[in-house]
Amino acid sequence: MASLITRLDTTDADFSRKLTSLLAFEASEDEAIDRAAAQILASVKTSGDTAVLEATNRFDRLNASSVAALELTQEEMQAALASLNTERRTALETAAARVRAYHEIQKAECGSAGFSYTEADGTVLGQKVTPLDRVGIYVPGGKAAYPSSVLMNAIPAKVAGVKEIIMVVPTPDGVKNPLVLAAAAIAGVDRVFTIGGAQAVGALAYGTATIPAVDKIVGPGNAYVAAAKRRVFGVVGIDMIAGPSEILVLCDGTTDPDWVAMDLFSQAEHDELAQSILLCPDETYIEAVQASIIKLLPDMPRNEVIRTSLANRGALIKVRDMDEACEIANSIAAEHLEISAENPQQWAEKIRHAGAMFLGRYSSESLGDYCAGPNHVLPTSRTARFSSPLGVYDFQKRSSMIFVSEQGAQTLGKVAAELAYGEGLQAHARSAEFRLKS
Ligand SMILES: NC(=O)c1ccc[n+]([C@@H]2O[C@H](COP(=O)([O-])OP(=O)(O)OC[C@H]3O[C@@H](n4cnc5c(N)ncnc54)[C@H](O)[C@@H]3O)[C@@H](O)[C@H]2O)c1
Ligand SMILES: N[C@H](CO)Cc1c[nH]c[nH+]1
Ligand SMILES: [Zn+2]
Repeated sequence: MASLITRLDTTDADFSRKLTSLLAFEASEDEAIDRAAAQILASVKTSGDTAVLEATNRFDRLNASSVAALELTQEEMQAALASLNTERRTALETAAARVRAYHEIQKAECGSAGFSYTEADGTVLGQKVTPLDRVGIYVPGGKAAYPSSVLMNAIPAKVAGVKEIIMVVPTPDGVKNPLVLAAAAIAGVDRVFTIGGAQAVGALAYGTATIPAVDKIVGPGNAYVAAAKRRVFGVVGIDMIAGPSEILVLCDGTTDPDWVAMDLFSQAEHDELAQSILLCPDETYIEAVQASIIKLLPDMPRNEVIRTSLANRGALIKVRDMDEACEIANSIAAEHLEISAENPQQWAEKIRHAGAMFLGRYSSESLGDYCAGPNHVLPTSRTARFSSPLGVYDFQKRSSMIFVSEQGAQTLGKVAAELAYGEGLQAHARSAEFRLKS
């Protein structure tokens, strides 16, 4: 069972090299996927609906006669909502309400109102915030269905004031998940197409006769989706390039080891490429977590996925102390960081890079995936060093506002003209000078 999960110690001479290789991806596979995504995008760009239909029938094993036949009606979504049992429906509505409440507060607190200020000569400067007109949300559906991702993508768009939300979700073998459809109804999605992969990203970016082009595409997906999003950036906006899920647990050895083992499983079960890592200063506790993994794994329905993920990309790492754990956590910059410790706040203060932090032993990452309120679409693959969770701000853009008074033009005109002559741009200079009073 020793090969179940890698064991590392920061005092090992080659620890840095081992950690780097654990965090790295298989680049050759990425290149093949990128080539396949590029070909699919090119065919969607030139052949529109025909290419989308062909790829969807091929990859999702469907027999649809047109792209129009792949659109769901509002009636279908309402019927799916009505078909849920009371417990499921209440859970979905509770999650939606909590996600909405969080993003409403985010909207109020994150500068959505814009700003302006007036200078002594009457010149007014500021910034106007405008919601995007039309966005596409990608909801993954290849290996599992994600109603929670419908809520996490659509609700902040709605809160931001986006006029039209187009959702795409693949339905392999034609199986439609009622909870996904119900979530779309609750979140107020305008149109849903049952397409996925690079062909869905291409359709949303370029538009087809049936699918309208959008201004921005958001949402996670597999490597084909990620490669396609990277390639259409510039034609449309994108939120981020999301990789496989990750969890990093930073534990002082005081949490029930079964809880920590299950938290590691919770992200490992998403994908064979998902990454689950524990950092802890207590060797005996690490042994206890390993024993819990061995005990709990056989009963997990997705134990093969978890086993592969833990064996290839997981690790239990012994650190010198919690300060060193924080340093390593900052270099890993994980999507999810659980600080499962007494007084978690003292360690959270030392963390600069993490998509989301879960503080204390009762804050399991799984609560954030569904219903705590903050968004579960988060930066992965160390991109938390420079990017943020999906939020209302992703569905807004900003315009600078400049009103120069007649008096202001006298001062600014001289400054601008001087600099324009310095740059050799005569028309710029004269344009400013025309407004000067003799
Ligand atoms: N970050 C998040 O918030 C979050 C949330 C949910 C899921 N996820 C992740 O999203 C991913 C979802 O992946 P998925 O595969 O289940 O669904 P997906 O919808 O991303 O991909 C399915 C599509 O991939 C395309 N595809 C599959 N094989 C192909 C091939 N050989 N060539 C070309 N296209 C092909 C098909 O068109 C198919 O419809 C997982 O990695 C999961 O962990 C992330
Ligand atoms: N953990 C995923 C993001 O990495 C989100 C999710 C959806 N459902 C369950 N989990
Ligand atoms: Zn999850």
